Amino acid sequence: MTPATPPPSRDGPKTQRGDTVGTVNHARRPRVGHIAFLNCMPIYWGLARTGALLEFDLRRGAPDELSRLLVEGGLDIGPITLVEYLRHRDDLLLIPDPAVAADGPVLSVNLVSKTPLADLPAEPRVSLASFSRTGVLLGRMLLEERYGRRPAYQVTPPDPETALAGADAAVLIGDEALRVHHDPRGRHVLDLAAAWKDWTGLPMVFAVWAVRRDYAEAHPGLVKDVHLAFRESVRLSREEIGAVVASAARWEPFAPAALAEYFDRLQFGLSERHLAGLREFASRAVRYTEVKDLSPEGPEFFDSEV
Ligand SMILES: C=C(O[C@@H]1C=C(C(=O)O)C=C[C@H]1O)C(=O)O
Repeated sequence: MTPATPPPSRDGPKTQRGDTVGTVNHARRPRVGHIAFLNCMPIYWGLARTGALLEFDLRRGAPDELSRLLVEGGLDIGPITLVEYLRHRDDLLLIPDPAVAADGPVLSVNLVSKTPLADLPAEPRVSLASFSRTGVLLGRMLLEERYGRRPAYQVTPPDPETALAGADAAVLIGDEALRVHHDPRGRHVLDLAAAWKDWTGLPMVFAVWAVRRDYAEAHPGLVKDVHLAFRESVRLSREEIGAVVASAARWEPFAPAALAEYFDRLQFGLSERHLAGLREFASRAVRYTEVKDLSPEGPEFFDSEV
């Protein structure tokens, strides 16, 4: 007599020893970008502190690469340089925070030149750091509209030596630009966020966090969790800024006081004034590149209240 097949278990298949294997969990972590620049350290530091980091599939990269991945669907949520957000906003929703912004000097988005700005020729050769989309467009606006130059541009690797080798000036961003700010070696440094503030009276927003619309529709709860985890992370980093500075100073070529000043200059949220700066930038950017102007009510946000 053959033994009767046991009825299927409600808890999933049994092994020969009789223990439950369980149902396979097909959920996948949200794929979240992380700009590999010092300016993002306070945004991500608290995620490690609270453990939220383990809930994300985190991808580190340069800002141009992460922006491209988010637009193409290789990431679900993450930082995107403002210009690329403006180009692709039909496919994206803005997360209210974090952001990378400054109301005045930012220290790390600079026009670096061999002569003082006033001595730049009428048609200077200007290098644009390959990583950057927003800083380099800001540099172009200022050079052309505020300082009356007609530059010839070339895109170059983002380090100052290469960028300045065959050029009168270069727009640099991130850690390389911060390094030049602290150690100019005879070069002249114009802080482009400070120049934007002098020009428009407004803060400058360099990067925003956005979620793909299709992902937000399918997983609103996860997006809310990610948003709130970032918010808590920035709050913790501000509260424990001494520890953030100490941990950055272990590995980075900057003194603790320089790091503290940098993290203090950087702003990680979008107030009404930041949104006014963002709209102002968008309305000027249409003259240079394929972006859509924002309506007075724009940008369109992901709603974390639901
Ligand atoms: C303030 C900065 O903002 C960055 C500037 C970017 C750009 O120019 O495209 C992109 C991401 C931001 O993190 C910086 O890198 O120094």
